[in-house]
Amino acid sequence: MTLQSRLAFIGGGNMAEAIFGGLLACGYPLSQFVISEPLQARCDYLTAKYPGLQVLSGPQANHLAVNGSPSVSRTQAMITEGSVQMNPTTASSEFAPAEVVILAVKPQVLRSVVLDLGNTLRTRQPLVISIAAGIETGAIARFMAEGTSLQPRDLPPVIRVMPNTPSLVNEGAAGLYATGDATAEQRHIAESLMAAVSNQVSWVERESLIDTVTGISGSGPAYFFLMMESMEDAAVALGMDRETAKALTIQTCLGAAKMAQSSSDDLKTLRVKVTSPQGTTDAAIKTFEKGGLRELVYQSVKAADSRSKSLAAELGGKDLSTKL
Ligand SMILES: O=C(O)[C@@H]1CCC=N1
Repeated sequence: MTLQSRLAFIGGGNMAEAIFGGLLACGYPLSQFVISEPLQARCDYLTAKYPGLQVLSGPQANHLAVNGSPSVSRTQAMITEGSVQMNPTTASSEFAPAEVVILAVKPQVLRSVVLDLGNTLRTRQPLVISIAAGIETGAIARFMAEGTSLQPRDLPPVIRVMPNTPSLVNEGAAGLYATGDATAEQRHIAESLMAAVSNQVSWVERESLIDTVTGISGSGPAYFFLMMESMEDAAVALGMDRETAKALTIQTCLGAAKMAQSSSDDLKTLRVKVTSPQGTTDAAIKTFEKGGLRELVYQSVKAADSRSKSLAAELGGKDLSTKL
């Protein structure tokens, strides 16, 4: 990614912080970011943690983040009128229009955010990257064009990405999908953003597979937390103290993941190698199999994948132009 690109984050929550935090750690300069965040407490947190970061709040903050700062006097006037609040440590600084806009908001508010920003995005034509679950690229384009007769080719390209929360510790796994009009440079920018906080970055060819990415790696950390909770509880029920049970469980999970990552064996072979015939692991695995663990996992991942699709339908986030 060129270090000249200016990035505007619409939404300054955990995922946004993971991404820009990762980019900062890679040497991307703080001055290249602007964050628009509606919650004052979150703005205060970001401002305190990243001195000098441009954090905007207020009704015009999203537009300002994309458009760049107007002249200082106009900015001051907007501040005085209460239409935008800027990070007081940088309130007088100038910042250029964004070349990349990262929509880092919940799917429930994505539509209203993009409808509001439509004219600004159409005028500025930044690369638009969405991290919202479910909402399809065609729907985001539709929101951008609402009220106009513009065609998709007149709109900025949209790239959908699905990061996951281990990005917060630079161990993310992310999936990406780009529409055909995205250039190689734009794909490279999106990939670099994800790679800054992810060890695994995978492009998918069909947009529906982003729902499957959501079902496996987007939601997946919670599946492993549930498994770890269950193992910890089981050991406690058998008489172990919780602290020891937790520590052994977490290290076992980490060790298994590292083995799986570094070994040339496939996952089944790794499992079989732990499992002595008629031994302790065999007893546990047979119990899992008897309980239908594989089918349960399949149904669970499928439920997340389906929920990603139904979320889009509920929130007006389906692409209506290309599908029956
Ligand atoms: O649960 C969710 O809806 C989001 C998407 C992936 C992870 N969290």
